[in-house]
Amino acid sequence: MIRVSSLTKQYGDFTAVKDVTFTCRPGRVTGFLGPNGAGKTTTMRVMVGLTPATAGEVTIGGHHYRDIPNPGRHVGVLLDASAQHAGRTGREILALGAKQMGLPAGRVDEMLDLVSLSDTESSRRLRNYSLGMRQRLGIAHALLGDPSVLILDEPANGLDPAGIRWMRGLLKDYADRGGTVLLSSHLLNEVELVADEMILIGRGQIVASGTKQELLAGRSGGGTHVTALDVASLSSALESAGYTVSAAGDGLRVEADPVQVGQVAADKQIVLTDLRPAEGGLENLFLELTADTQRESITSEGVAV
Ligand SMILES: Nc1ncnc2c1ncn2[C@@H]1O[C@H](COP(=O)(O)OP(=O)(O)OP(=O)(O)O)[C@@H](O)[C@H]1O
Repeated sequence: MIRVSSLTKQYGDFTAVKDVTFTCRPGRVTGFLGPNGAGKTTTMRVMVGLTPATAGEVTIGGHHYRDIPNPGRHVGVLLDASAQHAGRTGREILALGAKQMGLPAGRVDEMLDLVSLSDTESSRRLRNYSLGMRQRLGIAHALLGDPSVLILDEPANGLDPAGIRWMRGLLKDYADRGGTVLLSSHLLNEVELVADEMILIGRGQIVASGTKQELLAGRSGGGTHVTALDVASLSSALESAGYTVSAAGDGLRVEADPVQVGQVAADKQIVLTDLRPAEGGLENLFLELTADTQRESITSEGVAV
């Protein structure tokens, strides 16, 4: 369990994090989302004792990070995948970590295997690693001590789509086995599929938190995407029922809930081939909640650069 209590961090006159409170529970993946400069990295740095808090505190399993003996055995951390010595090979970096934590040398091969770094790759120096390879090595390093808590800052950065999917599976499995995961991102779609809970931060302050369902609950106007064998009949049935309908791809976008759309289709015995909340509900929420912290202006259609 990670507990962040009324955390504030100031750099001179500038408040990077202001009165932030949240918890990350075992068995759950918590996504920490916010635009560039929102305060995610600062919060995580305080968590692991790299930056002192101005006020408030963070505990992990009830302890301050600095008081945890052999912390790598309890808390796996990936803050900056390039922070390791650039002249060392990937294997050397893991071997050093294993030694520091008092782990058997065999653990290094297990971790290299887990993150799919080949023998050739693990023998290269870090300075010659691609960004994605650095991230894989960073994840291996975080998992080395078999910790029960993972704190990962933008771990998907630089991973290709297959790598992102792989990481999602890894984090889900880890949480299913009882682990606590906090992962940050400035990209909603990177965390949306893996996070059980989401904390949204903008300009150093929490602007919303909860499960995806909780965040979207009570939000009207999300709309529905629907397709049917007979789209034309469905369109006129929905319009007759008083709903606003527009063409969207091979189906329709309807200003109504999926249940209302499904009901009209059922009444008219129209066969549906797809029925779901229109995409962008959560993305729009994210953009709206952090609108005053975005560098680009937001329109109802999304981001206008
Ligand atoms: N050492 C520092 N001195 C002064 N300001 C700092 C320092 N570290 C961070 N900041 C500022 O604090 C704010 C929050 O930065 P932080 O790195 O925590 O954001 P972030 O949410 O991780 O952003 P990103 O998604 O771009 O990584 C930024 O305005 C940043 O410039």
